[in-house]
Amino acid sequence: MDHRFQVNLRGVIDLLSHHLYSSPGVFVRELLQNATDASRARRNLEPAHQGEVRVELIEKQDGGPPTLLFQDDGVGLTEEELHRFLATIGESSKREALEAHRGDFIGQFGIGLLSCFMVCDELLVVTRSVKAEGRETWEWRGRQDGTYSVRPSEHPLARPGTQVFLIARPDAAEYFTHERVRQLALHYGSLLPFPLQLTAHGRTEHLNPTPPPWRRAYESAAERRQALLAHGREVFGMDFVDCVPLRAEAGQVEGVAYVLPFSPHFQSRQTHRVYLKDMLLTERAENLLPQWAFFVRCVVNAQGLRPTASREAFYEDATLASARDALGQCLRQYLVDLATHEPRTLQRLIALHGLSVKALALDDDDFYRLVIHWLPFETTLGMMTLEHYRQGSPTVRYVTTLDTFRQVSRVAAAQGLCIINAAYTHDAALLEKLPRVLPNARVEVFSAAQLPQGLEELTAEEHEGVARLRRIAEEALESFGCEVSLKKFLPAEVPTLYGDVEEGAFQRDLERAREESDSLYASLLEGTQDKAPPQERPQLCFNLRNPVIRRLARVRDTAQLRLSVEMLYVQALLLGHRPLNAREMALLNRGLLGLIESRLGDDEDTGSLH
Ligand SMILES: Nc1ncnc2c1ncn2[C@@H]1O[C@H](COP(=O)(O)OP(=O)(O)OP(=O)(O)O)[C@@H](O)[C@H]1O
Repeated sequence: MDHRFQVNLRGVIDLLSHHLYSSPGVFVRELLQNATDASRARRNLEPAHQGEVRVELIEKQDGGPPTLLFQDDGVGLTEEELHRFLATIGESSKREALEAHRGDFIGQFGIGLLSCFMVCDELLVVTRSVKAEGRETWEWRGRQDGTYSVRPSEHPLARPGTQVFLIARPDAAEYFTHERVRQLALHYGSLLPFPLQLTAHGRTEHLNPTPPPWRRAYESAAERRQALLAHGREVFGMDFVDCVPLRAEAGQVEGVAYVLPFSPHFQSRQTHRVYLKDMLLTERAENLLPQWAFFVRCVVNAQGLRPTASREAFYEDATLASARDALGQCLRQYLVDLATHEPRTLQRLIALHGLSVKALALDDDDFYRLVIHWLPFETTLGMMTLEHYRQGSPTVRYVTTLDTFRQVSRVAAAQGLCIINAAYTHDAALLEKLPRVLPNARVEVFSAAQLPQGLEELTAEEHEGVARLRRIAEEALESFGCEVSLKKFLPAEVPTLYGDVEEGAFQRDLERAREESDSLYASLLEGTQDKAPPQERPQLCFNLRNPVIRRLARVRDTAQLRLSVEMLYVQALLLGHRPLNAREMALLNRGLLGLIESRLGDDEDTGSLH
């Protein structure tokens, strides 16, 4: 024999309140939404129907708990519908209407009404259907324990519509004050297309007298911009740099994007205030814009996107994906218009939001062509735009790691050589793309090994003077696989320059890993090493303009000279942020101890340690 599942209503309410809804205050959203859905349903039957929603706070004189009344003049419910839709969890009249008018309604899951039980133990619904004959009015009383009753009302309603009464539960009294109800009703319902009235303490207030700011008419573009920016300040509590109108056919989205006045972290995702069919869905929507567009926050209303059951995000589907693309296009067009008509404003925007602009340029060739010249890069000669760079040097040279940049920057700068530090997010990929988009452009990855070639050669006489230094340095560094050269370069304070191609750095890492690993792993690394032999050997270039190097060339003591060379080698590695292998560490230790020893000399106390 088959049995039916029993549903424990308390358990379901607990589930909703703790896991689906962000706060008990969402009952206001659910009731406003039901009221507007009912008005929309009536308008489908009677196109001239205006519709209105009234909320009233009824405070008892005898000190009893306050009551909230939500009242609409929508389609109402028949007795049969009360049993079917109000008393069956998961049943929704709006799902049936899916085919014809699905798009008109916000609700669809048939659970919204349950949210009321977060703030009251009993719900009273008094309703008269447009389909009812005469003034037939029904009362439905639903309780948190899962029981309900239906009976004809002794106070028939004068016109079709629905009244929902909630009597405050003591622990939820905070939701039954004038201030709180007003704040929640404004929060969720200020854009509703039906008049929303709030009555409390004998006074009635119209909460939504004006349409959303992007739908209002303005005298001029400047006035419109001011009004939109003022709205952004009100919603997000900050002064934005600019505002961009948004519109997408897919999902029927419209609204405004606000340009942030600060640079957000490039991985941050901005949260947006999102309305669905004019009702606030969430203030924390994340999935509305393409990833690169993290320089704006938006306020939008969507008529045709699907909410999730919590109604606090959009359901990820093809319509949302198309809407996201279209909104991305609006922002792109904004940047293109700035590039064409207001380049200075674009430059200011790039200074603030360069990362967003760079990310878009990477994805979009036309946009790339338009903005690449204005994008700023760090170079050995300071920050400059690519246009500025290319005026000075037709070939764009860049390094891809910060270590290489540190290694070459002082020497290259002293020689007037401009090299871009493309270690930052997107920079290397953007430069790599340059010749593909602008066929006459030349780009080149610069390696530190190239630097000594551009340095000044020694005279024949100088060559002779440094022959001994060269020989001893070659002997000392041979076993480290490092070549030696002697040149003259600026700045004179830099004694040496360590240069290796990128594979050289890789090779060094391999060697170090091999030393530190067990034999099995070492044989694997051996294989890797065979496959990637270095193109060029690293090189230590001594600077003969440096006073210490000049003195070194005159040192007679071979051991002292060798120790100095070894120390300069280790120093160059450390400055280039190259990890030292075990032998190099030993060199460093030996050198340091030797140095301490030589400085101590004979100046020793012959006391207690002997
Ligand atoms: N004010 C109202 N006027 C007319 N019918 C109503 C009203 N409030 C609720 N109903 C009926 O009760 C049903 C259940 O409402 P409920 O809020 O639980 O779910 P829903 O709005 O259908 O979907 P969702 O869970 O997505 O909100 C509705 O589908 C509708 O038929």
